[in-house]
Amino acid sequence: MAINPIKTKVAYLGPPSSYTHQVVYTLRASGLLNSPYNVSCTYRQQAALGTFDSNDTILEPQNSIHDIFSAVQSSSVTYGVVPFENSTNGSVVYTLDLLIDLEHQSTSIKVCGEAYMDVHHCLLGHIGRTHHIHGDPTSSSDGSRTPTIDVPHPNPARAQPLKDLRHIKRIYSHPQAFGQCEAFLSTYLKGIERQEVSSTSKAAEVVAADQSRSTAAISSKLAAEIHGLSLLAEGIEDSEDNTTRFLILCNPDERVHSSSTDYSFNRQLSSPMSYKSLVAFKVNHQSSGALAKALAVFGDHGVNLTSINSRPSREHPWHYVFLIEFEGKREADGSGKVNAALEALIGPTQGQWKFLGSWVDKMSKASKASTTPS
Ligand SMILES: O=C(O)C(=O)C[C@]1(C(=O)O)C=C[C@@H](O)C=C1
Repeated sequence: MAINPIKTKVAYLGPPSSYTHQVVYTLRASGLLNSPYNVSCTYRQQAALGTFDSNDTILEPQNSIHDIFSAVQSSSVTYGVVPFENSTNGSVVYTLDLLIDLEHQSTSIKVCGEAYMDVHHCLLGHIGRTHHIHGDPTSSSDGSRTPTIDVPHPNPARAQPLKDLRHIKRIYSHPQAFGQCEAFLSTYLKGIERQEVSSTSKAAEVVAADQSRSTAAISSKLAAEIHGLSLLAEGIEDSEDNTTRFLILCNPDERVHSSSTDYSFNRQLSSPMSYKSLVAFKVNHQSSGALAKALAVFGDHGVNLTSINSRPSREHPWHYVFLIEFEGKREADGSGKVNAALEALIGPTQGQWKFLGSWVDKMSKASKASTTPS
C-alpha cells in the first residue's frame, strides 16, 4: 500500500508568478517539472538553487504579507516566504512591522532562512489598438529625465519601450516595484496614475482582466506568460543589479527540530557555516545614550552588526523600535557570544527585546562556497 508523504506547505505572496512565488521555486529541488504552468527558463534557471522538494511541497498563495505571517503563526503552513529588503529601494516596511509585531499576532514566528533573487521588472499590458506608430515608438522621449532641484542629475532610464505606450492611462504594481523603476516611469510614463496593489502578479492579473486595455502592470516576464499579457518594455528597473532579499519564516513551536538551522533548505550545506540573527528591541527614549548603550553590547561581545532598521513604536510619536541584524547564531545550549550579547541586552533595553531567529547567511563566502557544485 502506498504511503502518502506529509507535504510541506509553503505560503507565498499570490497570485502565482509574484517574485516570492518564484523564490519558492528556487527553494525547491525539482518542483519546476511539476509546475501547473508551462513556463520558460525563468524557473529552470532559478531551480539551480533548489532545496524544497516538489513532491513533498504544496504552495499556498496568500493575499498579503500579513496573511503569510498569519499562516505561519497558525501553523497552517510550515514556511512562509516574505520580501525583506531590496538593493535599490531599501527595506520592505510591511515585513519589518510584522516582524516587530506590536500587536502580538505573530509571537511564535522566527526567521529560519534567507534567499536572494535578481529582480528584473517588465511593463506588461495590451498593445494599443488605435494608435498608428510613425517611426520609433520611443520617439516621445530620448530617455533622459528632466532635472529637478531634488534630483539635479537624474540617471537615464536603462530600457526603452518595446511598444507604443500612449494608450496607457494607469499603471498597477506593488509599491516596492514602483520604487525600483523610477527612471523608466518618469521618462516614459510621466504623470500617469499609479495604483498600488498587493503584489506584482496581482497587478498583472488586474491588467489582464481590464476590458479598457489602457492599463499596464510592472511585473515579471513570467507574469506576462501566465496572464497572457504583452511585453511593453523589459528590464525597466533602475539598477541592473536589482536584487531582493527574502526571508523564510517558520513557527518553531510546531516543529520537531529544536535547532534553527535544521531546516531542509539548509540541509545541503556543510560546516563551517556563517550565520545571521535578528533581534528587535525598544529603549527608554528619556534616557540619554540608551540606544548607543544597547548597540555597544554587540561590539563588547565581539558580535558584528550587519543592518539596523527602525520603525515607529506606535506607542508615542517619534518613539521607535529597532531591528538589528548581526553575524552569528544563538546556540540552543545557551553558550557562545551571541547568547552572551543577548543576555547583556536586557539592561539597556529594560528587557524589551525579542529574538527573531538565526539562519545560514547566504551571502557569506563560506556559505556560497559550500553550495557551489564541484
Ligand atoms: O509583488 C511581488 O511580486 C513580490 O513578491 C513583492 C516584492 C517586494 O515587496 O519587494 C518582491 C520583490 C520585488 O522587490 C518587488 C516586489
